[in-house]
Amino acid sequence: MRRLTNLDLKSYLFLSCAIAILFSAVILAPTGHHLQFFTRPASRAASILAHVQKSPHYLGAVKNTKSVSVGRNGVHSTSRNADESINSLTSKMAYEKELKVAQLAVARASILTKSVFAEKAKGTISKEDKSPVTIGDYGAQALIIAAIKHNFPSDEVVGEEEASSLREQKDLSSKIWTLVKDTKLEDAESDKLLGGPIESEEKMLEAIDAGSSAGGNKGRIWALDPIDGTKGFLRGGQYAVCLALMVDGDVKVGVLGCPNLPVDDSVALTEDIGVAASDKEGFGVLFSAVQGEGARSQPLTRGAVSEGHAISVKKITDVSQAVMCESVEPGHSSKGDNALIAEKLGISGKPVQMDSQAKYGSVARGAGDVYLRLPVRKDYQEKIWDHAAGDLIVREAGGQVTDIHGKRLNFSLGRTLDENKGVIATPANIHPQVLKAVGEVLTAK
Ligand SMILES: Nc1ncnc2c1ncn2[C@@H]1O[C@H](COP(=O)(O)O)[C@@H](OP(=O)(O)O)[C@H]1O
Ligand SMILES: [Mg+2]
Repeated sequence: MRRLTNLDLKSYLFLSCAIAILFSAVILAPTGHHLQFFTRPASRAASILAHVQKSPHYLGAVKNTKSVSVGRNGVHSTSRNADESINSLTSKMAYEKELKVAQLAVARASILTKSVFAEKAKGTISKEDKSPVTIGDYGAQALIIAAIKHNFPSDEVVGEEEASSLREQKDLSSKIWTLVKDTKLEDAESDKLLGGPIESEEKMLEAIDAGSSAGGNKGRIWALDPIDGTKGFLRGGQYAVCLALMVDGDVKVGVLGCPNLPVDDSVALTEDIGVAASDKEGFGVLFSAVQGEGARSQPLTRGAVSEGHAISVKKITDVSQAVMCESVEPGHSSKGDNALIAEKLGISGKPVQMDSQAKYGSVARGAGDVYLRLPVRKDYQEKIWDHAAGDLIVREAGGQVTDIHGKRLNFSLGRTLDENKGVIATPANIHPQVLKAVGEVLTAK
């Protein structure tokens, strides 16, 4: 009787396996997924599975995706090979919600900053008045942190601003509150995903103060710069709303809202970059990237976000043709060194000056090519929120980003990039050449 049961069990197992194989061959054949899985080296498949299962958002199933990808090497592909496909699927699955929340939160905050920017442009707020930055910064930080905390309550945030001084300036606080409570996405579903409006002025102050994480190499931490390029914002130029998610110190998701850049990725950078006018498509551009997924762009709008489209750095065969970009502020990056480096590389075109991480976005979409940030002050430590999103977006678009010594930016050390000096962001293939020129110029000093 006992032997008979074991036999039955074996037959049952054999039959189940046969049905599973048959199912895989017949049902999955058209998608090609089973082939990808079986042809993949076992170790790679195991590491992918481990990666997925480690994710706190592991759902236990793989979804299909139809995006066009740009791999780390900058190669475009409309039909991905097996490795790209599985990488893409696992990352997308792991950070799909984080990406959506980040994109929508940045878009909502961009609406707020753009309205302050427009008031300033109309002359309602004077040029000398520093308050537009303050209002925009605090308001954008409150909206973004509230959205993060609504969706991921135990995540930490490293935000540039804190509300202590605001609590003493009641007038300013209530001005910001007026703006914050009236800013929402026009797509009700999207606004609801962000948790809807903040309940009260006090909750707004609490949200701002929730950006006080010390950063580090453990857990899920968001790096937020609500208005990067403060000076650009004030002078009516470029600025960016920047948000990145780090997991154990590694940047996984990066989003940049650039409300004053042209929507069209193919518009080349020129010296008088100016401010792109809003049109029916949108009011600027929203860049985003997920590690291993490539980088994408789409118009910044007041509604829902879309999948956007893949972007990539420009293919440069002759470095002398590269377009350089640098900070407007002379104190942020050494223009003299940049000029010497350009000369060494044979670049005769003038560098395009623009504020904020809009420079990273421009390199990522091939509008600019070489972003140099050579330190002016030896003691200055770059802040993680000034680089985390841009670094990922450029690398995912086929670029390389290092400091002036060729080291990758290390976001795991706290609120600042303690181990790095300066930044070099370029298409990956010309990075060694640019790094060499930087080294020669700096050692000759
Ligand atoms: N001496 C310095 N060297 C490099 N960066 C500096 C700096 N002083 C300030 N910054 C940073 O430069 C950022 C702007 O970068 P850019 O020059 O590319 O526009 C500022 O961000 P905020 O504008 O958010 O304060 C600020 O954090
Ligand atoms: Mg900044």
